[in-house]
Amino acid sequence: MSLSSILLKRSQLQRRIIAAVNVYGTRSFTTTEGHRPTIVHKRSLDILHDPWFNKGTAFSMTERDRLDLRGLLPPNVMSSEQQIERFMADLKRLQLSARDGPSDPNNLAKWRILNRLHDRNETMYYKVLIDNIEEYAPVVYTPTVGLVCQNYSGLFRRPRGMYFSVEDRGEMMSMVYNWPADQVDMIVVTDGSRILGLGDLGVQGIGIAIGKLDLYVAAAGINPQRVLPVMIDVGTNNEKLLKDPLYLGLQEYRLDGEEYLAVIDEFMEAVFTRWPNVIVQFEDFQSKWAFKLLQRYRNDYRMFNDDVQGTAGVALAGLLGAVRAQGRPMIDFPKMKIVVAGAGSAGIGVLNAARKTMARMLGDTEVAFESAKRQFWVVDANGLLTEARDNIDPDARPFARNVKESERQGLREGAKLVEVVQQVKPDVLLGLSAVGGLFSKEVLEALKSSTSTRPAIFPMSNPTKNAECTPEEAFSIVGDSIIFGSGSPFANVDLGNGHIGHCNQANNMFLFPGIGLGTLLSGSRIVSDGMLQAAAECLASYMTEEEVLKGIIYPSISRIRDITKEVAASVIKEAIEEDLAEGYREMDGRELRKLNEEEIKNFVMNNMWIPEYPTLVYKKD
Ligand SMILES: NC(=O)c1ccc[n+]([C@@H]2O[C@H](COP(=O)([O-])OP(=O)(O)OC[C@H]3O[C@@H](n4cnc5c(N)ncnc54)[C@H](O)[C@@H]3O)[C@@H](O)[C@H]2O)c1
Ligand SMILES: O=C(O)C[C@H](O)C(=O)O
Ligand SMILES: [Mg+2]
Repeated sequence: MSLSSILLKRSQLQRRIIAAVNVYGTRSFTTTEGHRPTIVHKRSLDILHDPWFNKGTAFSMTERDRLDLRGLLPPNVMSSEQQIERFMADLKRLQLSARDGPSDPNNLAKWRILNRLHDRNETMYYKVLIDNIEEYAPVVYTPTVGLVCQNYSGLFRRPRGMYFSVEDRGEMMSMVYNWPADQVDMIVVTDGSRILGLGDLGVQGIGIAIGKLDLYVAAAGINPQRVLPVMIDVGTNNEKLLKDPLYLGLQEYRLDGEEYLAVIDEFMEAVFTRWPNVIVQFEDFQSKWAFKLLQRYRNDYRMFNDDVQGTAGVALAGLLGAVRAQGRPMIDFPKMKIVVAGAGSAGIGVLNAARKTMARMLGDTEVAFESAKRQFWVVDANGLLTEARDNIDPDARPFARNVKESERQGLREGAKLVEVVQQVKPDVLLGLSAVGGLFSKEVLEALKSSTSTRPAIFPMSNPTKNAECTPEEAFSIVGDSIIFGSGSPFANVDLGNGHIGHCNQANNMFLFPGIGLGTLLSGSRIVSDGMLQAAAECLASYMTEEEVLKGIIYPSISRIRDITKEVAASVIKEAIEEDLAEGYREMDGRELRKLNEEEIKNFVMNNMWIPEYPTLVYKKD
């Protein structure tokens, strides 16, 4: 045996001794100073193929020896910064040849690159996402996620999340144990029936659940090992998918009625049996089921519907921001005239929340609640909604205008949006119709006669092509002083003379991560109306007076971790006040109640996962 091989053996032996010491946690000789090592039960390729533990070229030489990785990686050990630099260089190369703007077609190619990274190294994926959230949220989330869902059958490589289908009836309770994680904090579930404004995309809707959970990790710091995207495949009514030989889902029409409910019931029972503390976010269910499922489960399970409740809070914050931006006090909100285009799950959610808030400001009486509804004009696919409408959807009925009153205003049942805007001269025009370009030149021209000094325009539909108007159209037609907020991201508009037309992103991403995190950490068994209201109020008051007067009524996405922390803390505070807080892990309900506001925020921050590599040590099972 040569001297060098003896020395090598000795150094290996020393490394094993160090590793053994680390296993028992008595002393840490780690690359990441001061952190305890993580014990792993795999080695070699199993580690490289495990996105959770994989560090790729960043495995140190000692780790490579400990974990039998020597020879399986190129010899150069990279720092995590170098890795990211290399990855970014690749990504930027693509961007250089790309057109500007968030709805760039090359975004799909960027998504592919990011998705491959997600598959091979979760820590690095989330570091890239968090450090560049402004740039890549529009890729992993809205609007590109819409394109991803539309093309999911072609893009599918490695599975992510769980699929429950009609075929699994009776099996779900055992199936949930196929998921490897014993702890799941957040589930986002969809049945794919209304993905953004793109309609029924069937099983391909899993992409939206994955995108929402990416934001849960990036914004709320939910541990990525504890998130679960779920697709419930009850068929599809999309004729194209029903005929597509490459479609990955069930090729039969959607289940309906009691049979449909039985599938969702079974799913809920199964996931809450295995993970009693999980929070389930319902996403992109068609309106027909969104409200019914919410009513069915909200008093018994920790769940909420993002499109109904998250959107309502975000829109409400925007409406209050619009009042402030006019230099008026918040209390003027009940005087606002609001035209809403779209009366689906999102539109109705917004109307209900805004009406309740107005009523509360007016003294919270029955009379106040009744009179508040008169501030809203609802226009759906059939035009202005009045009491003369046949077969009014029960959820929209409270907002149907009185026929006589409408006539006095020069409006009739089914009046066109442009007529409504002309007659009402609203302070706010809000779109949740999924109809791109609905706020046409004529509609925007009509809004010029708004009685407001700063009319607010919210084309909230997604993705980009479904936005009711673009910021360029809004600023150029209605005027420089408008307030603008869209569901999908748009770039600010150059108004000339050094002035900027600010494009706010009015998207529920500013609330759902904080609602989920706040609920988790409070330990509340339900998501109460008060908790949702607290979240909305927190967002509404987040912007400074100076920002609001400039037309900046929502934070930039680069501040999403901070706003999420604030929202989560408000949700926890409200849960404590409502006596719903049972606590989280060692912070039980009693301890939680002792915390002051600052301590609650610290508690939230300390429970947010951050993407850092732990040092790994092998131990046999
Ligand atoms: N920005 C956000 O945070 C956010 C949140 C939720 C939903 N959304 C978007 O809102 C849109 C609607 O979602 P939903 O769940 O309410 O959908 P939905 O299908 O339930 O409702 C759509 C509504 O628009 C109405 N509509 C259709 N054509 C119209 C027209 N020409 N004029 C006026 N109204 C018309 C329909 O009658 C219906 O009431 C989607 O594009 C979705 O992406 C945005
Ligand atoms: O997904 C989004 O970007 C917002 C919202 O949930 C939607 O359905 O459009
Ligand atoms: Mg949605």
